[in-house]
Amino acid sequence: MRKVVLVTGANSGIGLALCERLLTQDSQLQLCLACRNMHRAEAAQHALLTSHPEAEVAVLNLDVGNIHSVLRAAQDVKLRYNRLDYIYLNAGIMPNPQLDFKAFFKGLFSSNVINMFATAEGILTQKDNITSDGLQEVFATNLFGHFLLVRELEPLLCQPDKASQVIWTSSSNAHRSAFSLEDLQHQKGTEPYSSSKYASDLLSVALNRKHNQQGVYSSVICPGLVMTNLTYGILPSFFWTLIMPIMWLIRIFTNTFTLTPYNGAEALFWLFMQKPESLDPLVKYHSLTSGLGNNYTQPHKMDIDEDTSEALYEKLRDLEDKLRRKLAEEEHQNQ
Ligand SMILES: NC(=O)C1=CN([C@@H]2O[C@H](COP(=O)(O)OP(=O)(O)OC[C@H]3O[C@@H](n4cnc5c(N)ncnc54)[C@H](OP(=O)(O)O)[C@@H]3O)[C@@H](O)[C@H]2O)C=CC1
Ligand SMILES: CC(C)CCC[C@@H](C)[C@H]1CC[C@H]2C3=C(CC[C@]12C)[C@@]1(C)CCC(=O)[C@@H](C)[C@@H]1CC3
Repeated sequence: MRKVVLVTGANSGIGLALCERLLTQDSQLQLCLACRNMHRAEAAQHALLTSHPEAEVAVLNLDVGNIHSVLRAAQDVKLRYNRLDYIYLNAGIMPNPQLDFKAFFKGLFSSNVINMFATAEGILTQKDNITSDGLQEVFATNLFGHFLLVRELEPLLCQPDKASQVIWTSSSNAHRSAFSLEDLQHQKGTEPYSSSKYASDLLSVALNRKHNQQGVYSSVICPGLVMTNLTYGILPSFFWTLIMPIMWLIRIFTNTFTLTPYNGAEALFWLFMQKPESLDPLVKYHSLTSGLGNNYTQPHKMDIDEDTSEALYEKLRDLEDKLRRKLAEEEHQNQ
């Protein structure tokens, strides 16, 4: 039977590289590119079909940061497919990133330098926006929209005869210290990206507890530091051009500098080939590239408390109910 794979944020960077790798591995896939910008989605579809003319590649309009769009897209998926084997929750944003140069240079001469290059801990902040649904944009995009999508697609994921995989593109920038159950959307802090990624790690653990018995397995990965639109947004482009040779030099000694989207997609691709029952729900799978350029995947235990993951799940369910009620009232008023 042909596998059905849906990838969010598939039109660029790691998502697009993953699609290319999946089709190279299995040209019989039914691949669905879920993107907010149809122009870019069609360009990605065209590129994939040029290298894999026999493949089935569809596009789906999905803005994960917009509740209406998520509900509409999920409805569309249910009409098109009768099951889902893999759902890659990859779309993500880091708006208005600010690099703290003082902390960066201090870190360069500290014993924490390797950790700093691998996780950007303590050197990166963002300024968040509010969505039309009234949510914090990073939370809505990186976490909540994906949560709602999984909830809506449960009937396709929970199939009696075959296990399915939910795979989150998380980050080693996910820090427990940036996350708080009392400020789920990270309205008060300056590290919404880190908070949203830590929340996706927690949510993955909760999804496993809820759905393993129904054959749904959730995992999280970190792609390492990859040069994509997301990272290019952190510093001015001339700066990146200047430091690129240094980045490739650092790559020789730092396996977390995967740098290319192809390398960054390694753990996502590796998970595609694993038996989901054999995966550890409490580890994050890291894409790594050796000094000689060889890619591999390594599991790292996550800093997760299972009660917090349950509490997060319940809070997201409450928020979902609240937003659904609001939508129903708005529809009622418009009639
Ligand atoms: N690059 C890196 O070093 C790292 C990246 N990651 C994660 O990897 C994932 C992919 O990012 P990356 O490839 O680096 O960056 P890109 O910016 O290249 O890709 C992000 C993708 O997400 C899409 N996207 C953003 N917002 C939405 C939305 N509201 N609805 C639908 N799609 C959306 C983008 O679409 P559009 O083109 O329309 O903007 C784009 O296709 C992200 O989750 C990121 O956090 C994690 C660790 C490191
Ligand atoms: C001279 C240098 C090589 C200067 C580079 C400094 C910084 C711009 C990078 C150092 C660590 C990087 C990093 C990320 C972004 C760019 C840096 C801060 C990420 C936060 C990108 C997104 C992620 O999810 C993380 C895994 C990355 C961690 C490391």
